[in-house]
Formats: sequence, structure tokens, C-alpha cells
Amino acid sequence: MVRVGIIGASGYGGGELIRLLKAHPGVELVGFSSRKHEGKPLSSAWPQLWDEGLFATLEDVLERAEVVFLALPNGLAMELAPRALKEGKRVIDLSGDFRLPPEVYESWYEIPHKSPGLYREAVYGLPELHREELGGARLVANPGCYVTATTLALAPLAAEGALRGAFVVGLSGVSGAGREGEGTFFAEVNENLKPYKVGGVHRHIPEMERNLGRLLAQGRPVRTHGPLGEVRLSFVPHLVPMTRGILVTVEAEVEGNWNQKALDELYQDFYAQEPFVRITEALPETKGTYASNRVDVKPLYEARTGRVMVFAALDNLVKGMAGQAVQNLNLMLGLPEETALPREGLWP
Ligand SMILES: NC(=O)C1=CN([C@@H]2O[C@H](COP(=O)(O)OP(=O)(O)OC[C@H]3O[C@@H](n4cnc5c(N)ncnc54)[C@H](OP(=O)(O)O)[C@@H]3O)[C@@H](O)[C@H]2O)C=CC1
Ligand SMILES: CC(=O)N[C@@H](CCC(=O)OP(=O)(O)O)C(=O)O
Repeated sequence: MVRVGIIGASGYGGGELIRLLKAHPGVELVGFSSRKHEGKPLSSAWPQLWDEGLFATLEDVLERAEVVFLALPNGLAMELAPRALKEGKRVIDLSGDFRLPPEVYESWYEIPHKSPGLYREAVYGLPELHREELGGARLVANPGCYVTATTLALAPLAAEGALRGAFVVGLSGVSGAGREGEGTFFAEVNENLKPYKVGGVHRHIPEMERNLGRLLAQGRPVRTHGPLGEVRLSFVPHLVPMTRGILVTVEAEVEGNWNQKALDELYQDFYAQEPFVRITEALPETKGTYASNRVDVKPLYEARTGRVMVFAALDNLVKGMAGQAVQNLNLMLGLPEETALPREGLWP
């Protein structure tokens, strides 16, 4: 059994990690921290849990665990990860701190990076593309939720060398903003639908462009610190009055002549061996992936305009965050990748 700890365990990512890891046969959950709930039982933050285990201090969790999940706001992992690694722990960071080169991170996140040298040690935690690298990783940068959906939607076209750009419309449930997310009061979210962080300012843009640029330059498998090609995209996120779920509707700017058969063959072939990516006949919908680690993807050729579109749906707290982090843990530990990860969702 591997001793695993969660730092930031009273947030949505931490809560989902607890749900998944409690059912993991190869993991012993040895600690979970929260400043607000320190010393109190898990159930004080998570009414759905019948578990009187107590929230510990960050120090205690670091002390006890062999592998730590950092489920903290951006700007904190960059201080904690170096310490954990120095103490021989392995780290899976759910924040954006190690997803981008430090100078890119600083300009988009507007946070000075305190461990710029550590970026070269980080492996990007998208198993469908980085599986080979993840085996020996000591530090994993878990992707953003919109980024996971968009990257997997466009990866086959990028790996084919056909992708030049995209227009991405993203729709997210409110849990995407975190348990204390700004602008998420019920009275203002309910019966409302709004775009936000538009005009090329959302910090997921460089992450999406780099993921696809790596594929364009390297094909699959890609290496985190390998060469990049040029992919430019527009991204328009929207807040949707629902708890969980990400849907992306993408128009891909592609080279070459396409039709539906060619798209279907490309996508079916690219994801044929993937346990958590399903190419659907029907259009993806978020509730179909609810509480599962699956991504549903559908490429569509619109004959009347010649446009190539792709739709993808996932649960932002599972494949968009905690489920993906557990998938990465499985690969890091050499365990079967699907361990403790549901492929089927809840309905309704
Ligand atoms: N929500 C989503 O869909 C996704 C989120 N992410 C990223 O994952 C990370 C976690 O997100 P999420 O779980 O939603 O966030 P939440 O806001 O829900 O939880 C944050 C956690 O961090 C703890 N925390 C906050 N500030 C500090 C601090 N200064 N020192 C120590 N602990 C602190 C909080 O507990 P306490 O204050 O009690 O210590 C809480 O446990 C974030 O970086 C987010 O950007 C990535 C993909 C998807
Ligand atoms: C609804 C909502 O606010 N969603 C968040 C996505 C959060 C996320 O994916 O976290 P990272 O910051 O770690 O990438 C946003 O748009 O910023």
C-alpha cells in the first residue's frame, strides 16, 4: 500500500480525491489537511462521508505521506512541492503552478514563480498523450478542466499535422470555480448564463496552445519538454447554472480536405486503446459523464460550410481534476491505469 496524503482536502478537488482514493485498493490515505477544519472529522467538511478521520495539519500530512496531492489555489504548490520532493515525496499538483514555463505562467497567472527551476522536473499529467513519461515522474502537473476537454477534442487533428488553430466555446458548471469561487452565489448564477474572461485573457489559452503545439511538432507520444509547433486559438468560457460538467464546442481550423468518414476513422483510431475516451455517435452531453472519469468526444464535418467541429464533455471534478490525478498516480506507481476510476457516470 502506498501512503497518500491530500493537502487542501476541504475543497472540491480534495473532496473528490477522498471519494476516489477511499476506494483505491493500493492506497492508504494517511492524511488530509485543511486550515478551517483542522482537528475536526472529515464529515465536518463532507456531509456525504461517514468517516470520523480527523483533518490534520499540512505538516502532519507531509510527514506521513509518500505521495502528496496538492489541491490548493494557484501560487501555493510552487512553495510546497520543492520541500516535499526534497523530503523524498512524490507530488501531484492540481493547480497551474507547473503546467507552463515559469515566464509564461507569470504573465498569464500574474503570480511571481518561486520555484522556476522546478518546471523542468514536472511531467504534464494528461495520460492519453504523456503516458510513457508519467511512469517515473516525481512531480506531475495536473491539467486544467477546460484544457483537458479541448486538448482531447483536438489532439487527433494536431497529431495528424492538420491543426492550425481553433475557436473554442467552453461551458462549465459552477464547481469549476472552487468551493469558495468568486461570483458563484446561487441568486446570481441560477437562471443565468454568461461568458467570462473573454478576449484572449483566460489562463487556459497558453496551456491549450502548448498541448496542441507539442502534438503538432512531435506526434504521439509527446514529451512535456519537447519541441512545440504553432497553434493559435480563441477561447470563450461560460458559467452555466449547474454543479458539475464541462462541454466544449470547437471549430477547428484545419489543413487538407475532410469529410465525416475521414474524421470518424481518425478519431476512432487515435483513441482506440484509451480507457477513458469514448468517440460517440450521439452528441456529447455533460450529464452522461457525471461523476465518471470518461470524456465523450464527437467530431463533426459540416458539409454545407466545410467546417470541422468537435464536441467534448467531461466532469470537471473527475477527468477535469481529481480523477485525472488518480489516473496519473496509477501510472506513476505502475498500477493498472483504470484502478479506482469509474468509466460510467450517474444518471439523472
Ligand atoms: N474546480 C475545478 O473544477 C478545477 C480546479 N482546478 C485547480 O485545482 C486546485 C484546487 O481547486 P478546488 O479544489 O476547486 O479549490 P477549492 O477552493 O475548492 O479548495 C481549496 C483548498 O485549499 C485550501 N486552502 C486555500 N488556501 C490555502 C492556503 N493559503 N494554505 C493552505 N491551504 C489553503 C482550502 O482549505 P482551507 O482554507 O481550510 O485550508 C481548500 O481545502 C486549484 O488550483 C484549481 O485552480 C483544476 C482543475 C479543475
Ligand atoms: C467556472 C470556473 O471559474 N472555472 C475556472 C477553471 C478552473 C480550473 O480549471 O483550474 P485551474 O485554474 O487550475 O486551471 C476558470 O475558468 O478559471
